[in-house]
Amino acid sequence: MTTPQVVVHRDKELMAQAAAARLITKIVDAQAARGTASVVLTGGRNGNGLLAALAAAPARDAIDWSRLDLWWGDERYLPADDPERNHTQARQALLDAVPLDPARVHVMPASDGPYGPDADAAAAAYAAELARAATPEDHGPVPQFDVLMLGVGPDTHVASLFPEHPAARETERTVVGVHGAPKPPPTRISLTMPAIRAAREVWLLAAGEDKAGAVAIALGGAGEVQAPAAAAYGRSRTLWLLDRAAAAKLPAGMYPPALS
Ligand SMILES: O=C(O)[C@H](O)[C@@H](O)[C@H](O)[C@H](O)COP(=O)(O)O
Repeated sequence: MTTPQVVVHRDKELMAQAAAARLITKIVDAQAARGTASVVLTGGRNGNGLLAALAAAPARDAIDWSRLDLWWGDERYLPADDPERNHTQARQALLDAVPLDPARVHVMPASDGPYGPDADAAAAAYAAELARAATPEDHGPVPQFDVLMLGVGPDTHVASLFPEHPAARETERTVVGVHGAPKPPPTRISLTMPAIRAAREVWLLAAGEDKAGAVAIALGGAGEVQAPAAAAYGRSRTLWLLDRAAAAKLPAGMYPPALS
């Protein structure tokens, strides 16, 4: 388990821009070292805000987009072209603007795809795709992602792992179907904590005063099932990227003065 590192930025726009710059550097370094990089995207306002900031970043094309594997931490189980799909929103924010290798963009199945309404079968198929991508050096059933990003819900959920929900308790499978999610839509697909914790680095994104309570709970020692964000950590780094509003309820001295 890696001790969470907290970085606080002035506001959500600057947090998104700084996180995007951080991601560019991380991807470029991975590609320089290993010839490839893998990143897990998250849905939601903060996740898509980061992608939009990355699309606008001057150094954006320092990334070799053809050698980048993109995965999703979760997906709303809707038809493929539904505007509420995390994939649809990521395409609009960034993906359609950069020359990715389509074979390396690993989209989670849609409800109008081969598995129809069976989100559990769709989840199993994505787990199999992850397993095929894992190498012996990964030492597990999913690749050791360079960066896995997670938005944080006001109830401390990450991906589609909600407090006290069965999916938040999963310890064996790497991807599960989620039913009855409190955040619409109710049916989703999500990586589980074992898959999340395979990542080299886990970055949690939270901006806005509506996240201040969740941030304080998750960083204040809450239980892993009661506050899934508290359970999300990377093998070598766990980084919380906040704005001042989301950090407002953290104990004084828990992080350096907010970066301007
Ligand atoms: O499918 C989803 O809804 C997201 O993956 C979800 O985990 C999101 O990241 C959080 O709910 C935070 O969302 P906001 O950044 O919009 O608050």
